[in-house]
Amino acid sequence: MRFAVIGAGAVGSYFGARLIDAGHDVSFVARGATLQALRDKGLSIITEGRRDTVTVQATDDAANIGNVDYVISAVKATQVIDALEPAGALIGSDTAVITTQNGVDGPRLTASVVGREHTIPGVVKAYVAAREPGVTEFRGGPGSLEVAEWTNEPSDRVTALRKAFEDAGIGSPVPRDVWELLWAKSMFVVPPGGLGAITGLPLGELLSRQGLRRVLIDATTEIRDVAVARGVDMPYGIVADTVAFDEAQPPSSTTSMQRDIMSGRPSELDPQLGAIVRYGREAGVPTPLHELMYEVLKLRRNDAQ
Ligand SMILES: NC(=O)C1=CN([C@@H]2O[C@H](COP(=O)(O)OP(=O)(O)OC[C@H]3O[C@@H](n4cnc5c(N)ncnc54)[C@H](OP(=O)(O)O)[C@@H]3O)[C@@H](O)[C@H]2O)C=CC1
Ligand SMILES: CC(C)(CO)C(=O)C(=O)O
Repeated sequence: MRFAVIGAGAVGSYFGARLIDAGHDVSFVARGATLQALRDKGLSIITEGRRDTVTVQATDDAANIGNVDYVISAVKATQVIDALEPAGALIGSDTAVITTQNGVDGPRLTASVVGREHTIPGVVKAYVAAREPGVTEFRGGPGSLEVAEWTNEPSDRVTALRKAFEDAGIGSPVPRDVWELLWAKSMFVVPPGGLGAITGLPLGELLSRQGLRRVLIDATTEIRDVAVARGVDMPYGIVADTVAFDEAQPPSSTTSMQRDIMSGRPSELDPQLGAIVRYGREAGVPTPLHELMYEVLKLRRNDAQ
């Protein structure tokens, strides 16, 4: 199969490398120091201290790649539109673009550029981090990419994609409902990211301090309530299940948004926390904890408008 991966950061590098190992034709759209590193040294994935390096095809111009079967859009949610707009050369009549972004807006942003018929919502479950240009570390988790059509209907292209993923060692179970999965991932990642960025604490500390634990659970409930008000079929017990899942993570866990904010890098604050506040307002569901975290963290990045 022909794949293009837009964004050779943590997620794009990890999945791209696995697909190359499985024999697929994978090209990366990258830029700047990352593009240079891919060309000079190839792509390295570090897993439990072992470093595997592959030679990759990389360009900053999608026209050099042309139409592919699947595009994996592995940029941050804030970068989706700018990255997809110049990538039209990748998209043929049958091309599907797979989203990987945390937050609930990746598919909507993607569809606004390529159209809903070309968009396959996806959810990544993995801890991966870009260590330096061209070098990514897999830190654990299932390493999965769950996908479904926008309507959750079965389709040949999704079945073929799941098989390609599974054959490449990328878990891709069939979700009951990909929107439930996206909102559930937000319940897992957004409250600890926001609270963790404000306090500087990892997940284990947030859970072990009774006051912060209550705030974390209440913020997780806010997201569930917004999802339900938007008509997403969230399973009974999802808040308790999310907290149990939080508890099963290594206590030192932090989220990528939290690490970005704490290091002063551009972050997904708007698509993660801001989106919950916006969707809550639209649905008439109060989200006071998200509103507070969002406003405080906006001040942190000196962007209080
Ligand atoms: N890291 C993780 O463990 C997980 C991340 N996610 C989600 O996956 C998404 C990607 O995250 P992650 O991989 O960590 O992010 P990274 O910042 O590591 O990777 C994004 C990459 O995209 C590149 N990029 C951005 N815009 C363009 C462009 N226009 N053309 C070419 N390349 C571009 C960036 O390059 P540059 O450096 O030049 O900006 C960077 O290399 C996020 O939404 C995140 O929330 C989901 C689950 C787990
Ligand atoms: C699951 C988790 C927390 C793994 O890094 C994540 O999605 C993120 O950091 O963005």
